[in-house]
Amino acid sequence: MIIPTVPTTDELLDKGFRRARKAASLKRSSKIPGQKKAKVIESTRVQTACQVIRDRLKMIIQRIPDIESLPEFYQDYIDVTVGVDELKKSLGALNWAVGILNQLESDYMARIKRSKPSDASHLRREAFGRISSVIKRIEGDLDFLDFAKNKLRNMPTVDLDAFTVVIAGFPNVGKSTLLRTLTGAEPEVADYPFTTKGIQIGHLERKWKRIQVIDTPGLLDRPVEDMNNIELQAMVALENIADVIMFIFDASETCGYTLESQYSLYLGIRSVFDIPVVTVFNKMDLAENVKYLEEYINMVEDPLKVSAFEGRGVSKIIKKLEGLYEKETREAHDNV
Ligand SMILES: Nc1nc2c(ncn2[C@@H]2O[C@H](COP(=O)(O)OP(=O)(O)OP(=O)(O)O)[C@@H](O)[C@H]2O)c(=O)[nH]1
Repeated sequence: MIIPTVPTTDELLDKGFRRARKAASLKRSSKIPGQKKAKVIESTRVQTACQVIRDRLKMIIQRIPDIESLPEFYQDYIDVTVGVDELKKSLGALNWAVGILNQLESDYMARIKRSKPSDASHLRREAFGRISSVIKRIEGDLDFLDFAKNKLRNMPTVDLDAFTVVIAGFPNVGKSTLLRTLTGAEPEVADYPFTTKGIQIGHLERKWKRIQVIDTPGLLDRPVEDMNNIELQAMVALENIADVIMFIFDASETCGYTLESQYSLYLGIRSVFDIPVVTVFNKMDLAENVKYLEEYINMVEDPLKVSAFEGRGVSKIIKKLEGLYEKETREAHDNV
């Protein structure tokens, strides 16, 4: 999501007051009779300052999309990353300021019009003081929107209609190697909450089929019971877009995790996600002498043995994913 540049309160006031002074100096050189001139100059300054500041705030409000109309994945993403309620509250505060600036403008324009010419400049100063205090009241909200802008700048562009595979497994089991081998290209990297390296997105194109593969280093790579609520929420956002989970075991245990702990993570992931799980035993090229490997392989449904490194067994994964894609497409058509 693109949030436009958010000015600080000082920048906003500076811009408004400076433009107001320029607009007024045009009036100064005009042929308005002397007595009236002071009033015209001061009311122009009030009007221009209010308009410039208000327009800037309105532009920010209008450019931020209506959060409720965004797909669920993005709503969840925004909620986990910056907080939907906080975002709405800040936008509400900007709206409030726009309303007050409207009132101040008409109020002070009317007062200057009725005033003696010698009082006009005093009234204008009073108006500027009130404009400043309104803007200072929304300082925290402008700061928050600036923070949100930076946080949401590299929001992942996920294809919400594509058949989507989300990869899970402990660190170093070969998830990103497999993603690259499957999709044959460098994945796109985007920010994602709780992932220091961001998520990686690749696409597998096969005739009419477009399969999106997402790796989430740092999220689906540790026991679910260790996650706090907000991390679970980040995971749920992924579940919204996932059609299949691909769980990767490191058969060689060279990742530093035993098969026993990998199996327990596998069970945890299975219990959280209510979608098909494709189970892959990777690094088979290094796994000749690993104890109990066959036992673990036999404990999962339809295990696929591969070596992402050598590209061995990868075609079996593609076939399996295509099969699930076709099944899902058939079921979707049956439901029409
Ligand atoms: N021998 C062998 N090495 C592999 C295989 N797959 C991955 N590796 C190596 O294992 C190491 C970890 O691989 P990655 O693909 O970075 O693992 P990852 O699961 O994405 O790791 P994180 O990004 O930390 O979650 C790298 O040095 C890879 O070259 C394989 O099938 N065989």
